[in-house]
Amino acid sequence: MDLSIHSPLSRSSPSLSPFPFNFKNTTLNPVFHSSIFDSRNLQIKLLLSRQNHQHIRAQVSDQIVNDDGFVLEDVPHLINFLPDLPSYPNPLQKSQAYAIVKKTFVSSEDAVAQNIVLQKDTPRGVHFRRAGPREKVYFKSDEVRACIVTCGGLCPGINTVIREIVCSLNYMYGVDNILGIEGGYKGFYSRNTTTLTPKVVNDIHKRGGTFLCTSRGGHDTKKIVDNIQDRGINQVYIIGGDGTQRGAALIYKEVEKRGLPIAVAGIPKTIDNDIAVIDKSFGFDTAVEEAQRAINAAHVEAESVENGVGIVKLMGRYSGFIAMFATLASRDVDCCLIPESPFYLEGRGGLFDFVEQRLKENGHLVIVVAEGAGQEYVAQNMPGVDEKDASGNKLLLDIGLWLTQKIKDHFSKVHKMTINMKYIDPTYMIRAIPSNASDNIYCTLLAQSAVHGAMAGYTGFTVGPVNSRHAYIPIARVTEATNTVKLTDRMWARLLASTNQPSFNCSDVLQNNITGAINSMNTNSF
Ligand SMILES: Nc1ncnc2c1ncn2[C@@H]1O[C@H](COP(=O)(O)OP(=O)(O)O)[C@@H](O)[C@H]1O
Ligand SMILES: O=P(O)(O)OC[C@H]1O[C@](O)(COP(=O)(O)O)[C@@H](O)[C@@H]1O
Ligand SMILES: [Mg+2]
Repeated sequence: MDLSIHSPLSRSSPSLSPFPFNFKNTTLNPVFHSSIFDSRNLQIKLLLSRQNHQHIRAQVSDQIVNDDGFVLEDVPHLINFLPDLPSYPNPLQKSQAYAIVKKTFVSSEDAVAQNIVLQKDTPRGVHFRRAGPREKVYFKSDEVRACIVTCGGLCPGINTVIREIVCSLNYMYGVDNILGIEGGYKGFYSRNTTTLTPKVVNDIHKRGGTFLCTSRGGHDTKKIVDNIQDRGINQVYIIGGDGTQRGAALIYKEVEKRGLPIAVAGIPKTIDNDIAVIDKSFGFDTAVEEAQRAINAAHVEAESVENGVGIVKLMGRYSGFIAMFATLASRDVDCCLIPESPFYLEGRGGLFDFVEQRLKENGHLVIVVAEGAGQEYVAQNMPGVDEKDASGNKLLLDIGLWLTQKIKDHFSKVHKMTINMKYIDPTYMIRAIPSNASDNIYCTLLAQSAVHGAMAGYTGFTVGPVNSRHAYIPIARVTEATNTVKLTDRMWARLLASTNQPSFNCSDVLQNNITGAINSMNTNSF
């Protein structure tokens, strides 16, 4: 029996008795103690805590009670609010493609662990429902009217996701009624739609951008759901970043409030890799690869002249993942600056010191800077500039230009030295390209998982890999936090070890201040 029915709503139905069920060969005998029902997203948290080696008690709680806690953070299902919705055998049962697969359907008991590094006695922790085809579907193929929309900034692979949603719906589930909503959320009510068939989308994965066009701003939940209803749409596939997923959660809530049999599926998209919970966002690898070309160019330019400094600005509003991974991949980068790691210019351990030292040692250096780094410095030079885009995202000031000027000024004034500065800003070039092979495969899996989830009646979910296994994740889990580079994690340490750049940490600042104070004391004492 499918775990989707284990919601506080469905538990009131006598026909739905979810337990006991088998979980990895262990018989579970859960008892519900209390429930926490997140009204924002119908998120159900089942805490199953093992009482002894055989018997497991289940609690609905957001607190882990004992050392063996197993938490399933479930996604909503249409029958949570439409308990009489009929189900049908999954047409994949007859699919030639799946004919020899050992286990065509994902078991309702399969869960994906959020934390896979555990100690012997630590709780088993949060799990998500494993993505994939289910034995039963809640839509008849010829009754499906699906739509796809893409919102927010571009990202390599969007077209692959669109293509694969269309092809999966059509080839696996026999759906041939699929609409493309043009121009993002506002397209629902202000633009035309386009009919999507496997033939129409056949070649689009070879192109960058989005076949459906995109936009920022213009999210109007009521108008969007009115439009969905008017068009008779019953599956909505929403491709976009954190802002888009917030919008998707509101659409799902409105659909639920109106009691409509409409599945809302989110596919997370962002070049910045700033979406929480999932391993990595699609297009990220492609962007990092493309960034190598800019870094190579900066390196070649810088090493070919006297006192050459190459600066490359890469995307990354609040998260420096692109800069960090591009630096680690390149090995030509001397210093990587990201929003998460504040830096300073002057004094011991500062950037100027480091530039001077590398120029002495090598005659050139390359700096990679994420666009969101050092914004507070640039803002000091441009007071009052506080612009936002149509979605409400802060518009960033140009840290790259600011940095080039500061370095040139410093070396000309303090060292009477001319810096040969080469500034490269490949911002849009790294995201306006088609996805590479591995991102293409990743996008294909995301699209297929989303289609299986929607057909199985799940709704208000986001799909994505968690520890390499695709899972259905409650939307709130991916929007409540931003994925950022953790300076205390090993990856940042690996970068520091590879570039040997200053860590700009507090002890450096402290040391810097102490040295300054001692110097001034010494000066004063003489
Ligand atoms: N909190 C929110 N609630 C509803 N819609 C939102 C919210 N934040 C952003 N959106 C909508 O989502 C779309 C994309 O958001 P944006 O922040 O530009 O990109 P991304 O989804 O890539 O983060 C826009 O149409 C915007 O209006
Ligand atoms: O200029 P645009 O198209 O608004 O996008 C710029 C922003 O989009 C991004 O590429 C990605 O942001 P989103 O994921 O919110 O779309 C940021 O790195 C960048 O700051
Ligand atoms: Mg965003």
